[in-house]
Amino acid sequence: MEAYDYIVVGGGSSGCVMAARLAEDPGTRILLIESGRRDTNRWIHIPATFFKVLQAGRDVIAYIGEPSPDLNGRPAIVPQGHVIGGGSSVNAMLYVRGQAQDYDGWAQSGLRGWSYQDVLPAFRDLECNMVHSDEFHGTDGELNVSEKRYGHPLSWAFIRAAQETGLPYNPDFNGRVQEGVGFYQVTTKEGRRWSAAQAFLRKAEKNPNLRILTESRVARVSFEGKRAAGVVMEDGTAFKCMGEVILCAGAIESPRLLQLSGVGNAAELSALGIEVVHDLPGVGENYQDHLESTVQGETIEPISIYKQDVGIAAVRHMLQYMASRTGLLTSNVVECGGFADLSDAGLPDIQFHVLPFMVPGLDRDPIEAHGIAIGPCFLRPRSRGSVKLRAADPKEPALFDAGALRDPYDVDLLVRGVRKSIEILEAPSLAKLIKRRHLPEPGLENDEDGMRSYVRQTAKTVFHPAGTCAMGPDGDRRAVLDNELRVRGVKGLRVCDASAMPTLISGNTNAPTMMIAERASRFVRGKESLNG
Ligand SMILES: Cc1cc2nc3c(=O)[nH]c(=O)nc-3n(C[C@H](O)[C@H](O)[C@H](O)COP(=O)(O)OP(=O)(O)OC[C@H]3O[C@@H](n4cnc5c(N)ncnc54)[C@H](O)[C@@H]3O)c2cc1C
Repeated sequence: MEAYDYIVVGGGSSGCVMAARLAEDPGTRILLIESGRRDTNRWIHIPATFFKVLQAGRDVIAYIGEPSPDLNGRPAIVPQGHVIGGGSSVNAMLYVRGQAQDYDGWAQSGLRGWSYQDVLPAFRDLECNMVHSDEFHGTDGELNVSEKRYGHPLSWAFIRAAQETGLPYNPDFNGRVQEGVGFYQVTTKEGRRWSAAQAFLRKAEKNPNLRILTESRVARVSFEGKRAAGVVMEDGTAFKCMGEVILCAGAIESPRLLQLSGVGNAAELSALGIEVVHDLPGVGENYQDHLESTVQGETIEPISIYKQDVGIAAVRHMLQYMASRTGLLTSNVVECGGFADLSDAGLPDIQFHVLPFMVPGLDRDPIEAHGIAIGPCFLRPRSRGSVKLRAADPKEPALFDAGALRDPYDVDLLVRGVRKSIEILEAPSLAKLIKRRHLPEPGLENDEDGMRSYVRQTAKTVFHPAGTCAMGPDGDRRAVLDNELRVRGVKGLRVCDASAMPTLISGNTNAPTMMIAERASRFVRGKESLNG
């Protein structure tokens, strides 16, 4: 049986950072296992074409829940990256860290070493910001963070219109203040996507001590007593691990793997015939995600990006891109947005993602007209879901309950977000471009129950599942991981991806997940310790 010092399961945002850092130590042998394929699909690397990657579906997996009354009978659909680079190869490239108070909240709940002051150095070390250089931003890291190369006229109009409703302009959502509207900074470099694979793996894979397996799916972690001893693949192949197995399979797959390996709620595992290695009831609980509703307006003129990906227009954009790495194809499409405090919480509680076209939902038909979509999304959901097993067979999909909109607080907050988005659509800078409001139906804002129903009918993920293997202090029954991301109750096993977040951060999750992996790599390598 092949043996390695470290086995990293999942080559996504966190797995690429982890594997690359471990490979910096020449004496160690590392195996990185990714179930998706290599990132050879060229549409991955051109920023604006990530929609094609999502539509084609080969490099993503969609997790589908049961039809839920909280979504007016619809199932939650949550696509995730399934390719080297994971989410960072298919995402919208927004570089957002959340609020300092998110991390301070983790520390205040007893999670020592995770306040904003504690995590800021890792964010800075990873970052190579092309514009900002100050106490919040780094300029020497591998992760390129750029300003937009292209700004769509509808994005500019949104930014002006939002200011007309009283929201301030903010040139840096990751600086001292998050509130306000503007263009997002993006993880791109010279007009190309700068995924975790590009930023970290390309260089690391030249090291002979790192082996990368793709299109290979781990079925479970193997144990010798309570120590992780390796992994077993779905085809039965086994790899031995002398040091640590590190799960970076994402917030849906990491808790599934733990349970398949006998770590989870003992009663539930026994009922499925799985031998229990350690009773850890929090595994797969605490699922959280950001959801958005939508406000869409049809434009008077044909100015949106509708149909720009077909025919002569598509050829023109591709030629410009190939010749000069400029133009529409360098756009991350979700170019602008911002953060607003809509319930006088003292901090933003709603984020806007704005697209210069009318977006169909994941479960709706395309809209055949030009327009703009404003997506308000809540930042700190109160609803919780879970990821459990249907069966002991690793080929069976997880029993996935997104818990979406289960807590009415989340619905009411989204209603506020929709109202604010309507106000922005009707502010002068946008109003003069809009022929009619497409969604929600004009007049619905006068019907509070109608608005709640609209939110339940349209809410969709913004692809940020987290929390299912949460870090937490000693004595916290739901804590799966300690503050150095070790799985409680066993040895030689960590989870270092988005599932480790105790609560979702108030923003997009790619950079925070990479920060978690960066810190975890330091704990694994003995370069930093939080526990004396
Ligand atoms: C469509 C989309 C748009 C998004 N937009 C943004 C954005 O603009 N900005 C932002 O900050 N965040 C965004 N996100 C979220 C962000 O990308 C994720 O939070 C982040 O990538 C999560 O990283 P991770 O390492 O936890 O998991 P992933 O990056 O999902 O990595 C997990 C990897 O593990 C692999 N894997 C799973 N199970 C197994 C197994 N059994 N064996 C082997 N390999 C396995 C998967 O194939 C995957 O590659 C978006 C996500 C998506 C999907």
